[in-house]
Amino acid sequence: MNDSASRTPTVAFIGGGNMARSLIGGLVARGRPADAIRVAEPVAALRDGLQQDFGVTCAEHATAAAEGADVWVLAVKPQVMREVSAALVPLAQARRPLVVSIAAGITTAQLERWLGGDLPVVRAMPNTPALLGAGITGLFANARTSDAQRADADALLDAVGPTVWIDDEATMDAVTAVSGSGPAYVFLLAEAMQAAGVAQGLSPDAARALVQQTLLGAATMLVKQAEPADVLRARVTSPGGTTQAAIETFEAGGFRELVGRAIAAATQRGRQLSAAND
Ligand SMILES: NC(=O)C1=CN([C@@H]2O[C@H](COP(=O)(O)OP(=O)(O)OC[C@H]3O[C@@H](n4cnc5c(N)ncnc54)[C@H](OP(=O)(O)O)[C@@H]3O)[C@@H](O)[C@H]2O)C=CC1
Ligand SMILES: O=C(O)[C@@H]1CCC=N1
Repeated sequence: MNDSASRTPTVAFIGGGNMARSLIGGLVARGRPADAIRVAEPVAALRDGLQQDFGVTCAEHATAAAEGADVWVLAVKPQVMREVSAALVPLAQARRPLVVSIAAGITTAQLERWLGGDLPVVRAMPNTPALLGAGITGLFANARTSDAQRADADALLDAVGPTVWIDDEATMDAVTAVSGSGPAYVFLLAEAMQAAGVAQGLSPDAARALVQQTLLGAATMLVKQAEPADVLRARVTSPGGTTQAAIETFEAGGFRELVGRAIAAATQRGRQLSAAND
C-alpha cells in the first residue's frame, strides 16, 4: 500500500457484525469520511443497518469490499478466518494491503500464511465500549509492518479509545482475556450485585440504578485518581464496618483465585482458537 501518512486510507471491513459496527461508529463519529469505509457482510439486515446509520458502502462478498482498499480489517469469527482469507489471496498478493485482524487467538503468522505470505499484519484486540468511544485496544505488528502502517493501524483503533502496543505477540491472548472479554466480567458483576440487592429487599429499579452509578463512579475514580485500586478500596473499607464484612466474604470465597482462573481459561481459549482453526 501507499505509505503516505498525508491521506486517509480506504478501509475495508471484512465482517460487519458487533465489533465492526462499534469500530465503524467510532471512526465516523471521529470524522473519518464514510466514503473511505467499505464493509463486506453476508447478512443483508446488517449491511442495510450499517449503510443507513453510517453511510458506508456495503457489499455481500469480501473481495468486492477489499478491492482497491489500502487497509483490510478482518472482523470475522476466528473459526472462519482461514476460509475468509483463502478467498482473498489473489487480491492480497496483487495489492499487498495492510491487514488488521481483530480476531481472538489468530496469530499474525497464521494470517500472513493464509493470505499468501509477505504481508504487513497487525493483530488488534479492541472491546465493545468502543461503541461509545470508551474502548481500549491492544496492538501487535509483525516485522513487515512499516512505521507508517503502524500509524495507520493506530489511527483506526485510536478512534474508539486509547491503544496499547504489545511487543510480545504471545501475550495478545492475555490482552484478549483481560480487556477484550473484560466488559463481560463487569456486566456479570453488575448482574450479581443487582440480584443480591433485590434479595436484600431493594426494588429491581432501585438496585439497577444503584449498581450502574456505583460501577461508573468506581471506574471513574480508577481512571481519574492517581491512587491504585487497593488504596481506593481501603478508603471505602472502614475498620469493623460494612465493606470489611463484604470484602472478607469475597476473600474467604477465593475471589482473587477465581478471577485468576477465569482469566487463565480465557487466555488458554485464545491459544486453542489459534491451534484448532489452523
Ligand atoms: N464481540 C467482542 O466483544 C469482540 C470481538 N472480537 C473479535 O471480533 C471478531 C468478530 O466478532 P463479533 O463482531 O462479535 O462477531 P459477529 O458474529 O457479530 O460478526 C462477524 C460477522 O462476520 C460475518 N461473516 C461471516 N463470514 C463472512 C465473510 N466471508 N465475509 C464477510 N463477513 C462474514 C458474520 O456473518 P454470519 O453471522 O452470517 O456468519 C457476522 O455478521 C471475532 O473474531 C472476535 O474474536 C474482538 C474483540 C471484542
Ligand atoms: O469472546 C470472544 O471470543 C471475543 C473476543 C473478546 C471478546 N469477545
